[in-house]
Amino acid sequence: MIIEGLKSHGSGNDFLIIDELTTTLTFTEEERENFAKALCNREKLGADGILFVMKSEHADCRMRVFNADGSEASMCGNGLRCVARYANDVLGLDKMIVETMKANLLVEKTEDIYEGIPTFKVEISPVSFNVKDLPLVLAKEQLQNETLPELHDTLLFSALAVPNPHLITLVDSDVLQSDLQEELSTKVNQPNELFPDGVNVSFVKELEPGSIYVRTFERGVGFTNACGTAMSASSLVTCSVGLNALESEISVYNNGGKVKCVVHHDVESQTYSIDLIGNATYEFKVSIEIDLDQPEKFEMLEKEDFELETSLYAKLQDEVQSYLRTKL
Ligand SMILES: N[C@@H](CCC[C@H](N)C(=O)O)C(=O)O
Repeated sequence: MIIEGLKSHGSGNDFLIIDELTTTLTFTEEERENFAKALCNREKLGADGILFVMKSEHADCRMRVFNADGSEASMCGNGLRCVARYANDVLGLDKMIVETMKANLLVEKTEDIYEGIPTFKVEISPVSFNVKDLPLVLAKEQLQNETLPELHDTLLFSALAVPNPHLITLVDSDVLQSDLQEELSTKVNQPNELFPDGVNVSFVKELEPGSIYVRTFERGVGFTNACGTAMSASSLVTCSVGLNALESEISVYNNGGKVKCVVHHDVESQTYSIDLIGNATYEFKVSIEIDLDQPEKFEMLEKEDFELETSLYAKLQDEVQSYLRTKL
C-alpha cells in the first residue's frame, strides 16, 4: 500500500504524521506498532514517534502516539502541537479539542514564538502526583523533591503523571555533563521493580529566573532533542520547589529549541494544568510504499521539503544554542 506521511517536529522532537482523518486509511494495533518500529528507524526515514491523526466521536479529532520502539504513549506534548497544526490546516479551526488516550485537550493557534514559526498552545492535563498513576511502586503516596535511595543517594526526585509518567530532578552543570542521566534512565526503562512501565527521565537546570533547561531520556525512544510533556512537568516541579511562579511564563530551553510553559493551579479542585507553547514545524511530505507484512522493507517514493520553514527554524535553533553555550 501507499501512505502519505508528513514529517514534522516540535523543538526537534520529530514525528511522522499519518492521516486517518481525511483519508480512508485504518490499521490494526499490530500494524501501528510495526509501522512505528520500521518508520522511526533512523537508518531509513527516522523519527522519535508516529502520530496517527484520526476521527473522534467526542472531539474535533483524535491523536494516538507510538514511540519508536512500537509502544503506545498516553500523551505527547510536542506531538500534540504538530497534530494541532495539521488539524488546523485540514479542518480550518484555530481552536480545537483533540481526543488523546486519557483526556480531551484544548489546542489553539497562537502568536509566533519566533518570526515566521507556526506556533501552537496545547493543554497538558490531567496532572497527578499519585505514584500509582505513573506507576511507581513505592510505599508512599507521592515522591516530591525527595531522594529515591533505590536509584540514587543524593539526587532529589519528583514523580508525576501528565498523564504519561515523568521522573524529574534538578541538577547542576557537573551532573548534567556526567553519564548519570543515561545510567539511571537505562535502569528504570528496562525490567525493574520501581517503574514497571518505564518512565521518562528529565534532568533540569535553572538558567536564570524564569528560564530552565530540560534534557529528557524518553521511555520507548532514548535521549530526544526535547519532550513536551517533560518540559511541562518540569515547569510544574520548578514552581513546586519555589524556583518559578505559577501563572507566569517560563522559558524552557532544550537541545532542539525553546518553548514557553505556564503552570495553572485551580485552588478549588486542587488540580494543575500546564500550557505548552511552541513551534509546530513541517519538514517534508513523503509517499511511502509499505507492505503490511514486511513494513521494515518500506520504500520512500517521493519527498517534498518545506525549505522555508526549516530554514526559519534553524535561526531560532542557532540563537538558542548560542545562549545555552553561555549557560550550561
Ligand atoms: N515526546 C513526547 C512524549 C512521547 C511519549 C513518551 N516517550 C512516553 O512513552 O511517555 C512529548 O513531547 O511529550
